[in-house]
Amino acid sequence: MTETHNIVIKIGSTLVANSDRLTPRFGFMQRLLEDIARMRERGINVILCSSGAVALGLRTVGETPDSAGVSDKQAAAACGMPTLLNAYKQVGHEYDMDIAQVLLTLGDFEDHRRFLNTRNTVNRLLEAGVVPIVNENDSITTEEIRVGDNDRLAAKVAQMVDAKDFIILTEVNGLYDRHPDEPGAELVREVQDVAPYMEATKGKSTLGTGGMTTKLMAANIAQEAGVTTYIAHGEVDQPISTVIDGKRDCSRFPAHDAPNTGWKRWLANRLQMAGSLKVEDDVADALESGERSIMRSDILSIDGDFSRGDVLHIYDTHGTERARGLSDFSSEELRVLAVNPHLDAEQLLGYKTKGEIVRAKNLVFLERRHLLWDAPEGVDQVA
Ligand SMILES: Nc1ncnc2c1ncn2[C@@H]1O[C@H](COP(=O)(O)OP(=O)(O)O)[C@@H](O)[C@H]1O
Ligand SMILES: N[C@@H](CCC(=O)OP(=O)(O)O)C(=O)O
Repeated sequence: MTETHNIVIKIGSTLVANSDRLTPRFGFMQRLLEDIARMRERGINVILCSSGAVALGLRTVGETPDSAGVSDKQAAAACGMPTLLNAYKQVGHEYDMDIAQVLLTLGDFEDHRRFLNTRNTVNRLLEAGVVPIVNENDSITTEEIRVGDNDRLAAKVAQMVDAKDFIILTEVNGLYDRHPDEPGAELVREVQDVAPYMEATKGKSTLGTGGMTTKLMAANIAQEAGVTTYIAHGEVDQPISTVIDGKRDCSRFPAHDAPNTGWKRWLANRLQMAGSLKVEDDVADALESGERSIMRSDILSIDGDFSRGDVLHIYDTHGTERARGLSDFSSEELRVLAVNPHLDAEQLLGYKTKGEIVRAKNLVFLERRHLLWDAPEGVDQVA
């Protein structure tokens, strides 16, 4: 048996839901859970992130993938979620596997306290030998507070549990250099940098959300968190072990060097940012030491409405993002400090403060540009 580690598997809607009848695909689930059982025997913990709730609930609310609007899909998710989990539960019994449902949304990743709390829950489930099945809580999330697609959601889960590998199972063999239906399209087997491929990722399946675009965003999020990512076809025997053991064609996105603490990885890797600060170039350069805080006098401008504890972009005077950091002040307080540069901070704010706006321990210097993978246009809605 090898050393225990975590892997996160993301399952697309088309794999778990029959696209004509919108019913569970038990055959696929059987092959999947059988392989998960095999992984567990090898000492590997598996966290599943499964789509399919909307697709499996559409018929109940009298809709189809083409006719359904946002509120129909939210209602469909509420109907389809028990169907999805019940299907996994039934199949899980065959392999002596307990499953559990974890429903998340954007704030569970972007708020550090909730991030840690969710991680504790997932770790406790793994400790109990249970397979967590994660999905977004689609029925209750509004546009501003949802991740919007399970590709990026699963990537954040991979970051959360310090996964070694993250596998996105879908209905194509991986990333192609152009749409797979175009003549001459070729599979890209190794991808260090997703950016040059973003243009070649238009279109998705009938049941899917985000298509290859959000899969590449997800791959990048996971890479930046130090997790190796694979995109592979799900419709094969042993869909996971054949990827892990390098036994079939797929796209691999090797892990990048990531900050060495969970806290710094959390600061660096984000789906949403609350605002930004611009500082002098020499201040930005000095942040690399890891010992320099951003003081009140360093700030050239403030952008956005944010609260104490929100994470901000730190730009230099050329508009290059140089760091990310957690603000000890709200934007309102910072603006009060900025317009009264000669007045004492304590006097202005009415409480005792050293005037450190972003403390060194709450700053992460960006070695290279970290992309902000907010939902692309048209994806920021449920399913
Ligand atoms: N360059 C590309 N390489 C591979 N697939 C692509 C590409 N561009 C678009 N796609 C489409 O992405 C789809 C997979 O995404 P999606 O439908 O969201 O699946 P899932 O439901 O598994 O998340 C495929 O149907 C494929 O046609
Ligand atoms: N949360 C939604 C799925 C959203 C989603 O990303 O779908 P997919 O592109 O099929 O993985 C559901 O359970 O139906």
